[in-house]
Amino acid sequence: MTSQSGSDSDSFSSDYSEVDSDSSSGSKKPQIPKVIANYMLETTLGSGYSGSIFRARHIHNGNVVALKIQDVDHECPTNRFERYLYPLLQGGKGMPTLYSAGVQGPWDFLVIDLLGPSLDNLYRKSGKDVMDIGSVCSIAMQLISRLECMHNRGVLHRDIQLGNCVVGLPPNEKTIYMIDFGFSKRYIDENGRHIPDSRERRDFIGNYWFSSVNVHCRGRVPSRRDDLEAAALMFIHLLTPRGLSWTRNGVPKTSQAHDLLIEEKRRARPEDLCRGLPVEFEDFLRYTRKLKFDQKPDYETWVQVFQDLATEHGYSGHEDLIWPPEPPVVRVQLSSGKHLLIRDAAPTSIPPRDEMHDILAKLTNLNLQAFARPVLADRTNAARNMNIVAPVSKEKSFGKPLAPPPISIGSETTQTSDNSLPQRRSKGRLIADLTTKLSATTNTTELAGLVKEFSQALRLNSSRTLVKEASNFLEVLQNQLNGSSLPTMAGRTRSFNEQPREPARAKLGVVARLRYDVSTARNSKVLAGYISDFVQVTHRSVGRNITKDGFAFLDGLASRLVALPQ
Ligand SMILES: Nc1ncnc2c1ncn2[C@@H]1O[C@H](COP(=O)(O)OP(=O)(O)OP(=O)(O)O)[C@@H](O)[C@H]1O
Repeated sequence: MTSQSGSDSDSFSSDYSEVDSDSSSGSKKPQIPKVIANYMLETTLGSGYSGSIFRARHIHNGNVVALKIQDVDHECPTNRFERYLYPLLQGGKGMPTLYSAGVQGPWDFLVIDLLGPSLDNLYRKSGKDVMDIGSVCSIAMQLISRLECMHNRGVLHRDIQLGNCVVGLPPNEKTIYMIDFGFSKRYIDENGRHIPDSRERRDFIGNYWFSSVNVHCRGRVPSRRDDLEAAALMFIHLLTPRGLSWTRNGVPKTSQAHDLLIEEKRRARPEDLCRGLPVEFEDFLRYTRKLKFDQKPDYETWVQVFQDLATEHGYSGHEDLIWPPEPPVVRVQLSSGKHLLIRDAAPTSIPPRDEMHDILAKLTNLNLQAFARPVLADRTNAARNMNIVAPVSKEKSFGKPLAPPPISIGSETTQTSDNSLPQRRSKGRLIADLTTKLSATTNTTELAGLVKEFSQALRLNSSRTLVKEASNFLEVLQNQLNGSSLPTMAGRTRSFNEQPREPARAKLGVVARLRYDVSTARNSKVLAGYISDFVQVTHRSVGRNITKDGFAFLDGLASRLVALPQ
C-alpha cells in the first residue's frame, strides 16, 4: 500500500456537482450527496487514492471547512483511522482541528480546518528548479517541530511528503500544517510501551519518494526515526535540481520499476545526495539513519541547527514560511564601521562560499553614492542618520553601477571587540585566510593572536557550528604545535563526512574538562592533543555546535600559547 507525492491535484479546480464516486470500476456507486452533516459541499480540493476532499460550508453558521469523504467500504478505510487519531493531535501547533466525524449513509466523513496549498503545489507553481535555502530551513524547522508534537503524543505520521504538508489560510499562511493521517499509527501502547521491532519483512506503507530506506527498501517497522528520515529526504529533494534522482521518472508503474527505484534509493549515499548542499542536510540525514528503532530524536537541536543555517545564509532564521520567499540579506560593513544591510535582489538557493565571498568583495567596492534612488527614505537623510561615509572604489569597476538598489538599510552598530577583523568577508573565507597565516608561523605569540581572531570569527554570526574551514584551521594549528610539516591541500578539502563518526557520545563534560586542562598544558604537543580532542568531540556532537565551554577552551588556548616558552 503506497501513496504518491504526485497524487494531490491542483486544488480549487472544479465546481462540485453530484458525481459518481467511482465511475471507473463499473459498479454503480451512490452519488455523493450535496449536504453531509449539515455541511454543503462546494468545490473539490483534492482527491486521492482513498477518497475526495471538498471545501464545504455549514448551512447554519456559514463556517467554511474541508470535508474529507470516503466510501465506508473502501478497502483501505483511512478516514476511520484518521477519526481515531485526530483527537490525539488536537491543539498541537500545525495540527488541523477536527470539527466533526462520522458516517452518513455509505459515506465516512471528517470535517477539518480548511487549509491552503500544499508544499507540492507551492513548489511546482513556483516554476523554480530548487527552493531557496531560507524556505527549506523554515520548512525544516516547522516540520521537525510538527513531528516532535505528533511523536510526543504517541503518534507516527508514516507518510511524510510534500503533498501532506500544507500551509494555513491567512492569517496562518506562514504556518505549516500536517494533514493526511490515514497511514498514521500509535507507536506507544496503552501501557506506555514502544511498539516492538521485527526482523520480518513487512508490506510497505508510505510513499515512494521519501519513505526511509529501512521502511521502503528493507521492509522494517516504521518508528520515529523514519518520519525524520523522510523529512530529511524531502528537504534534500527541495534543494536538488530536478529533485532526488529516483523521483525523476515518475511513479513506477510496474513492480520491476519499483524494484529499480528501491535499489537506487538504497544505494544513494548521503554524501552523494547532498553534494553541494550545506553540510547540515547530510548530517541530518545521517543522524536520522543512525537513530535506534525506539530512540527519541533530538528535535530541538535540529531545529536550532536549521535556524543557524538560515541566519548564516542571510535569512531571518524565523520558522515562518514566507512565500514567495524574501531575498536574503547581505550585510556589508562600511569604512565608518556601520553596516549596510542589502537584500540580494536575485536570491540564490545556496550561495557557495566562494561566490558569496566574491559578491561581498564586490559590494564593498561599490560607490554607494551611485545609488541615487531613494531607499526607504531620502538617501541623504538615510546617510546622515546612519553616518555613512560611502566608500569610493579605487579598483577597476566591475561593471556599471549595479541595477538592483538596496531595499533596506539597517543602522546596526554591532561590532566585534576587535575592529581589525574584516567582517565584510564570509566567515568561511575569513577563517581560511587565518589558516593561511597560521601555516606561515610557529611563533607562539603570533599563533595565540591568530587563535583569538579565529575564536572571534567563529562568533561572527549566530551560527556556532564548527564549519569545515574551522576544522582545517585547528588541524593546521595541531600540526604547527606538533612541529610536523604543514598539511597539504588534500587536508584542506577533506570533508567532515570522511571523518570517522562514532556513536554520539560527545559529552558536554569533555569540553568543560578540556577548558580547564588547557590552562595547565606544559608544552605545545600537549596543547595539540587537547585540540585534537576538542575537534573530535565537537564533530561527534549533534550539529557540531561550539558551546560556551568550547569558546572558553579556545580563549584558554590563546592565553596558554602566550605563556609557553618560545
Ligand atoms: N484541510 C484541507 N484544506 C485544504 N486542502 C486540503 C485539506 N486536506 C487536504 N487537502 C488537499 O487535498 C489533497 C488530498 O488530501 P489528503 O492527502 O488528506 O487525502 P488522501 O485521500 O489521503 O490523499 P492521498 O491518497 O494522496 O494520500 C491534499 O494534498 C491537499 O491538496
